[in-house]
Amino acid sequence: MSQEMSQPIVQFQSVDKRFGDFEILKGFDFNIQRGEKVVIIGASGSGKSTVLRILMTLERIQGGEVYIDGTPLWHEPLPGGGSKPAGERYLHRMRTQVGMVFQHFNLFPHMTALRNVIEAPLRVLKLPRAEAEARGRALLERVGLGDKLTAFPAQLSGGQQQRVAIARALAMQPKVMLFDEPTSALDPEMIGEVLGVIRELAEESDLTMLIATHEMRFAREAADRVCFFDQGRILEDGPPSQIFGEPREARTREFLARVDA
Ligand SMILES: Nc1ncnc2c1ncn2[C@@H]1O[C@H](COP(=O)(O)OP(=O)(O)OP(=O)(O)O)[C@@H](O)[C@H]1O
Repeated sequence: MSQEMSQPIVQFQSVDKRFGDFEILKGFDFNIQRGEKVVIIGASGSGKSTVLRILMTLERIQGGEVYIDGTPLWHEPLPGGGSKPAGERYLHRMRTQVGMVFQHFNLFPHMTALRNVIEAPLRVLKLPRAEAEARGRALLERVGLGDKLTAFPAQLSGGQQQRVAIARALAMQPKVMLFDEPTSALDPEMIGEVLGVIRELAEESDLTMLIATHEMRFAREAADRVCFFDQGRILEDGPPSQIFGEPREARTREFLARVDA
């Protein structure tokens, strides 16, 4: 394997993250390989969202560095060598390489489904309109919404809105897709359709995906690797068959028993 191929697409290197006096991440290391589908599980407050939010540049870090495809996120390289703390424009550029699907879909209410999906490709990537529309149509079809191109968010169910949000994130052709509890704001009957779309993406695409969820069955079925978070650390990390079938750590076993997995 060449050097480039073996370089992780996402790399947390000795990251420290504090909220005031509370240090949730301390010397945190975490690598994701290109194309890997990683699901993170763990109790509420264990740091799952924090890790995703750092990658999305919604949270700053106090120490260490995060690399996306080998490029530092928080230290902006200077042309003559060296680096400075990342500025807003640099962060914006880095952010466009990361797709994020949140718990709440946050679609633009005054835009149709198609317009929601193509807005960023038009404005940020400056794609020609015809190309952006073709991409948007194809993606909405892919998430099962080919017949809802002109619907407004208020005319769509929560599950449909979340599927538009997935298409919207994919439209930027990100290097990594992040999902932060993508079904926890949905009514129970809509969870399956959204998890189904994400599982299909995991099975059929070479996208790199990082998904925080409380849906253990989904984790079993969709993940290449499951990471159990405990108090800001990855306590245990392995294929779903190992984490669910033969968890090594007592705290993993307790967590899985508690969530009935
Ligand atoms: N803005 C903030 N200010 C202070 N503390 C915070 C902030 N954001 C997160 N925390 C704390 O950091 C810890 C990790 O939170 P995080 O949201 O990453 O957990 P989580 O594993 O995603 O939980 P959940 O499953 O409930 O989303 C928690 O103790 C939380 O209270």
